[in-house]
Amino acid sequence: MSVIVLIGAPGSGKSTVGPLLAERLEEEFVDVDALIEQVEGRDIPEIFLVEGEPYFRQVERRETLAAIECGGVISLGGGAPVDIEVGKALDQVCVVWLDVSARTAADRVGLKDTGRPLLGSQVHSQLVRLMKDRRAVYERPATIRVSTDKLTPDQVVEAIMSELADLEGES
Ligand SMILES: Nc1ncnc2c1ncn2[C@@H]1O[C@H](COP(=O)(O)OP(=O)(O)OP(=O)(O)O)[C@@H](O)[C@H]1O
Ligand SMILES: O=C(O)C1=C[C@@H](O)[C@@H](O)[C@H](O)C1
Ligand SMILES: [Mg+2]
Repeated sequence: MSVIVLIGAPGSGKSTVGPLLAERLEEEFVDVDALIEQVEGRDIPEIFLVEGEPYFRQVERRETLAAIECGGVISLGGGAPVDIEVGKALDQVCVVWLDVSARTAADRVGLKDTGRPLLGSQVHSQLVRLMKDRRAVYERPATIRVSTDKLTPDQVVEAIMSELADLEGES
């Protein structure tokens, strides 16, 4: 089984593109945000609210490392690659960075977001700040980068498949 990890900012399309890519590759799919909600029995906003961000990050690290160990196509939470241990694990696998502008990401997640505690109600300005802070964190481990602003989810999958074929050809 191969391991392909999707990373990128909130609204970059990790949860949307992941299952489509897994289907094309005939691999299992895991969305780590969904996995955390399943393991915790509550949604992410509630975990942030009740337990705080450090607790969420601890659970996120554990579940992310376990998912990468299991393999398949894995969509990470937007902040997961910031963690040092996760960053080291990403160096060992194929990482696809879904790049997106703050404008497009804000349009995608909606002006008033409900399910993304870090964005609050100032979605666009928070995304600008977050992307500035994290750009290097996404760029560093990326094997493949796809600019998703002008692509539909299916076109993003095609772009990834084409890059994977190029990499296969090189090896
Ligand atoms: N390439 C795309 N073109 C247009 N809309 C898209 C595209 N990718 C995703 N979307 C839409 O944008 C919204 C956010 O996408 P998604 O939930 O997949 O992002 P995410 O990267 O998983 O975000 P998060 O880190 O918050 O989980 C969804 O409504 C989805 O349908
Ligand atoms: O960008 C982030 O830090 C986050 C993104 C989401 O995927 C969730 O993992 C959570 O809301 C935190
Ligand atoms: Mg998601």
